[in-house]
Amino acid sequence: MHELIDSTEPAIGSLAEARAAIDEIDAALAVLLERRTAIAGQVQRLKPVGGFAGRNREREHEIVMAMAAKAPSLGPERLAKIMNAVIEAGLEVAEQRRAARDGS
Ligand SMILES: C=C(O[C@@H]1C=C(C(=O)O)C=C[C@H]1O)C(=O)O
Repeated sequence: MHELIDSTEPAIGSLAEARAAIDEIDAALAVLLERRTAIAGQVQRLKPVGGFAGRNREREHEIVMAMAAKAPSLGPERLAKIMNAVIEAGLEVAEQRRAARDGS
């Protein structure tokens, strides 16, 4: 994982090499997204009001700003779009699971 988050990219000599590097990063992102979804789902069960109804835009803004400090090329506006999709996907999964549990 260290080489995946090291911003000093090694020289990439070919398209195949570049795509292999992207595939490796996307595989790591998928694992992290799966983990994030699981934890965000647990948060929904801990909150008095979970799911979309308990959405907390202030917390989401804090997440985006913290990420923007680490990803300056993307910046807050693009990260907000990315994280909005990630957060909504997590809330959808949590709501689906709750419906399956409640049998509704
Ligand atoms: C996980 C939470 O619930 C929602 C989902 C969030 C997320 O996926 O990061 C952030 C804020 C809330 O809209 C939370 O309140 O912390």
